[in-house]
Amino acid sequence: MTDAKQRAAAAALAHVSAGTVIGVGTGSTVAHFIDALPAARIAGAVASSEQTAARLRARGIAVLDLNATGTLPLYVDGADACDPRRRLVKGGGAALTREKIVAAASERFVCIVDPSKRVERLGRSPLPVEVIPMARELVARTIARMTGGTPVWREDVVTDNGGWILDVHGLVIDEPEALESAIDQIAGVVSVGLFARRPADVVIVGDDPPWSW
Ligand SMILES: O=C[C@H](O)[C@H](O)[C@H](O)COP(=O)(O)O
Repeated sequence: MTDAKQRAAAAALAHVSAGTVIGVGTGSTVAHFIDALPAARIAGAVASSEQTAARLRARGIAVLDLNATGTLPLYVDGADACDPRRRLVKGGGAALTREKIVAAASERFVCIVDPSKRVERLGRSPLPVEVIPMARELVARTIARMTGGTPVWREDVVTDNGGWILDVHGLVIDEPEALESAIDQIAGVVSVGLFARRPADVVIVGDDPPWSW
């Protein structure tokens, strides 16, 4: 899978303009993108996680505060699953909340994936939900009742925001936009890893050769 991730990451460079400030996501696919990014001569990047910020700095790329940059022309990130309408499940690396913020602040979202991430319908991979710690059980009970899925606490993880993660297993997601809105409404939810109301604008699949839609 490393080669496929590398190919998708390399293809994303074609979307990057020199001198711009871009948003950069989190994960093993994006790590390849960051490694190739110095050649693109960008002015700086907004990071979606501390992990990404450290990798950007190590490659000599300035990490900027989103509050100081305004709207970004481009956001590049990976995904855990992607459907034909470019709706995504994200958060396998627990970075979903900052990813959603940086995606929302960007004009164009280019998603880079290996072929295993393509699905006809979302739900096969567990759906991550970031919660305020004291609300963990309340949110878990509410999601179980609302969806029939099984929330499992990712016990060894604290997010960059001090939140905890529930992974909801066994979902059949027929209406991703509606589910995203419904879970967002639950008291104690910080964010849900469904990117349906703001899907990717382009998905690049790291086949040989890479292709996109
Ligand atoms: O929180 C993590 C992110 O949503 C990642 O973009 C996602 O999990 C995909 O990661 P990877 O490229 O390592 O499969």
